[in-house]
Amino acid sequence: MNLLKINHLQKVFNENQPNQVEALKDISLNVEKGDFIAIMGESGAGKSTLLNIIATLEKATSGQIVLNGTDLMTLKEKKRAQFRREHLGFIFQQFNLLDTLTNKDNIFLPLVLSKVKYSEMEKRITPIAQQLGITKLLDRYPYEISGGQKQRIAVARALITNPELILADEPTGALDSSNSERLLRLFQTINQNGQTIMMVTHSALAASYSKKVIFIKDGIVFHELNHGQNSENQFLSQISQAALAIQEGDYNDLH
Ligand SMILES: Nc1ncnc2c1ncn2[C@@H]1O[C@H](COP(=O)(O)OP(=O)(O)OP(=O)(O)O)[C@@H](O)[C@H]1O
Repeated sequence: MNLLKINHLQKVFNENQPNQVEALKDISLNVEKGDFIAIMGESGAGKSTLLNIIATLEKATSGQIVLNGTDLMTLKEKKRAQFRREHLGFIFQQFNLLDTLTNKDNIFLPLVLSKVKYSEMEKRITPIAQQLGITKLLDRYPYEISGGQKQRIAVARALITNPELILADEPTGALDSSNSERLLRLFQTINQNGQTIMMVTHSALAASYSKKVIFIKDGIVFHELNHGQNSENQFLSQISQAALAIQEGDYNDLH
């Protein structure tokens, strides 16, 4: 089932000014429910711009973007925050937890903003905390736990609203290799349970945990790789080779 449809998306910053930048030229993309997509590309390729448009934090200049029937191009300013809270989950490189709230209250925050009853919040958090191994951390504060633990709290905060789509921007960027692996395995489990995930990453290793890798270059979808029947090692080697070929402008091996 199609979840997100992007057609000929273009984003121009500072239009008609001397410092005009065409961050996205022409992006078309279909995301199916249950996908786990990694978005790769060199610095400045347009990855964050694409993620921010899907997140309704930026508006595209032209094109079409529809998430589960909602046309994001016509979504009114006032409705955007609510839409974001109810339909999307976010995971960031720097966790973005509030140190003044306990971990549990950080996780509850999107539900508090949506005025969900406390009893419902408690009901929802129990299985999520168990799955993520954070039950014992809930009454502590973010400054009292490690980076890997903070990111699992952030995953719980993203999951608690049952979002249609999770958007993760460099989620392993601040983690060491063992915490990165643990997080990416969690992403796989969550994805196997039906959660759709889009993840921007610079890391070929992180991308190899996904089902599909999309390479963005110069504002277009330049190349795609599917995990398919490949082992994780085979997929990792394909991703690394493609990333290198794109970086070096050597496209003969790509198609
Ligand atoms: N608010 C903005 N105003 C003007 N130009 C911008 C703005 N945001 C991004 N850009 C430009 O758009 C292009 C794409 O940027 P974007 O941040 O999407 O790239 P990226 O692929 O996420 O890069 P990185 O991997 O370094 O985060 C770049 O040339 C960037 O300088």
